[in-house]
Amino acid sequence: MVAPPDNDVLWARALHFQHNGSPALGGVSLGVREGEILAVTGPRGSGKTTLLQCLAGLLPIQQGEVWFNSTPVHTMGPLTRERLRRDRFGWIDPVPLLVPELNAWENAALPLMLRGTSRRRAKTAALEWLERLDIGDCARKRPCELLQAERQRVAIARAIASGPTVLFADEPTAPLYRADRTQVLRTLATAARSHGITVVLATHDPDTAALADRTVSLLDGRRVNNVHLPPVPETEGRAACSLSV
Ligand SMILES: Nc1ncnc2c1ncn2[C@@H]1O[C@H](COP(=O)(O)OP(=O)(O)OP(=O)(O)O)[C@@H](O)[C@H]1O
Repeated sequence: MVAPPDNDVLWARALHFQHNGSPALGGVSLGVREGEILAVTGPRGSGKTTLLQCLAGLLPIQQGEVWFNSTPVHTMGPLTRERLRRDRFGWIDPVPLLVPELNAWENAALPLMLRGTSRRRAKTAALEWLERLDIGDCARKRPCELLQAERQRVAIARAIASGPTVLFADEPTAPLYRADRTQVLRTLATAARSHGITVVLATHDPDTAALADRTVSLLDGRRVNNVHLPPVPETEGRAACSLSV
């Protein structure tokens, strides 16, 4: 087993994955550097979600290797992977999955409280992030009282309030109105950069990918070369790059 480079917070080698016999990843290798925002792009069904789920320890590794900070994830059992996800990773789904019985701030504070943070400190962090995402006035509302776009902002606040080492975001702005997407993504990117959070972002939207430092593109479960994204101002991230397979 070859250990990953020191400056990669996540590193995957020759990942293969099949869902009930149907192939989703066909030998993907990549490194994610500490603090970078990496976009994983590709058309529908190209394997983006499966790749993020393998990197985040949500799916067991069938073939290949995943390393987090020089620790092998591919040899971990389910409980160790669960602890890793709880303590070090954040996850944003394309559709907000909130606990219906809890209000917005309680939902956003949940991962911190699961880690043992006091209710008071967790509430302060949750409220701060709800404010930053412009839904501070929804803090006491239950999910059923919120619009889908507001629920997604709560889910984003929940993922980031716990200060994860790596934030996985699978089409995080899918339920948002187009006009809101840029603002929410900028908040997410600014927060990640100011807090040194590494972000792995799956998207098929070039505008979303343009906020990333680097892009990896998938097609039929494999990496492909030469992704060209539209130019954006330097302050918003670096837009285009060539890739090696
Ligand atoms: N639970 C599952 N059972 C069977 N096949 C699956 C399952 N999840 C994904 N697949 C298949 O694996 C392949 C990769 O899917 P995946 O969701 O990872 O791609 P994606 O790029 O994220 O697509 P999308 O943009 O539509 O979410 C597809 O062919 C998909 O149909």
